[in-house]
Amino acid sequence: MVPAFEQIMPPLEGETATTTHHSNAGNNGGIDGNKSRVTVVGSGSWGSVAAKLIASNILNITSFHDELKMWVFEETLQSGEKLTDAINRTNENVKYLPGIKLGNNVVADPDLDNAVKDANMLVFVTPHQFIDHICKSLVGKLRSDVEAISLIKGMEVKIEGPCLISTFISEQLGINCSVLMGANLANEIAEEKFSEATVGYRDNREIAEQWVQLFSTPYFMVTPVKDVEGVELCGTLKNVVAIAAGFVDGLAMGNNTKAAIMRLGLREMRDFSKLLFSSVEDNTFYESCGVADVITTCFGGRNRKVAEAFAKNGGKRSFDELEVEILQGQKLQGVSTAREVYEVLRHQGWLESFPLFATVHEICISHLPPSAIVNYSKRKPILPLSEVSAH
Ligand SMILES: NC(=O)C1=CN([C@@H]2O[C@H](COP(=O)(O)OP(=O)(O)OC[C@H]3O[C@@H](n4cnc5c(N)ncnc54)[C@H](O)[C@@H]3O)[C@@H](O)[C@H]2O)C=CC1
Ligand SMILES: O=C(CO)COP(=O)(O)O
Repeated sequence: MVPAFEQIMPPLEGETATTTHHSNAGNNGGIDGNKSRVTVVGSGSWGSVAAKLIASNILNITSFHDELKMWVFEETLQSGEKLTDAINRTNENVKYLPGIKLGNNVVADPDLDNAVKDANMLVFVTPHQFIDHICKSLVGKLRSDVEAISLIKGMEVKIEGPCLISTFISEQLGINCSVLMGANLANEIAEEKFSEATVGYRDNREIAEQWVQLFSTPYFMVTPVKDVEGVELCGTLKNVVAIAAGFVDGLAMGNNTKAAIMRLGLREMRDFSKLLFSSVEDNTFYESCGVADVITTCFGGRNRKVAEAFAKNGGKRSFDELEVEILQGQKLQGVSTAREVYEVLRHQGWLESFPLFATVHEICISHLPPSAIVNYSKRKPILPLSEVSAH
């Protein structure tokens, strides 16, 4: 096992966060044939911030082309203008991240094939429910030397069992895929408030360091960790814990209860991850992707906010309805992840060992009232991991 201090690489010097934007994007295509090109697939709030971070860095890395392409799921704004046109005209994502300049070297493109065709560094950052369709339409369209990273928090459940989004991308497209997860509320990083993140990688440290270099700024400190499954499962599962925290807030149960729910949730995150992948490291849960993301999402995230409204309404208004009303086009991941986790638990016979995860799903589908979030008397207490057998 690699000791924690050896896994941590300090933020790289010289990669400055900049709000000074060059205007030469795309002008040097002829002499830049061998330069790396980055495309961000997705343009929600986090996708737009990811584009801003990378766009500021590639201007200062000579091996990268200045231009960053960002694929936009096209929509027409209330004004009648296309979102892509509005982004390219104002240099802001006026719908998902208004008021934040992305960098003049960011070019929004609604044509997925065109956006990815020259890229050798691909950043996937869409809500997880759309990745299946996106991957299918990208088959055979990518360069042969593409490296990918997924910022997507969620999972796919296939007949064969659970599938991490990075694995799904790798399998569908035949490419290597790292992950970046962390305590990363997009709106705070957009305002350049200091945050940390974790890059999870499988074998190739050099690639991990390249991703660290592309994302790191003085206000965004990125640490590589050789535990891709652990890092990704942290980012995925904490959204279920955030739903639970939202129920607690909606019922005004107080801070001690919320702390208890967060602790139970973190423990179930660890036990579930280690049952699925024995390689998952305990230390990963102490990185930004683990405990820090649980904390920030349980206090400031969208999953918490919508779950709070659900509980306040006594479960009488559906999550779908509240999502549309509260998030205005942004997407929740926790409710569908709770369902996906539940399917795995039921299939594996692990339901009794994960009372928090199971209860969250049963509340979301109105089998239980929100107050059940603290009522585990009908379930067995959590078994120590050693007593839960992998099937
Ligand atoms: N927003 C945040 O603070 C953070 C989000 N994430 C993760 O990043 C991922 C992306 O989320 P956000 O950028 O927040 O998105 P968002 O929730 O802000 O926006 C929704 C996005 O989905 C797109 N969309 C809608 N219908 C679509 C379709 N049929 N096909 C493809 N795209 C469609 C919209 O155009 C928009 O870009 C999620 O997995 C989320 O968990 C991770 C860290 C922080
Ligand atoms: O993942 C996030 C912060 O790290 C964002 O969480 P929400 O989707 O709940 O806002």
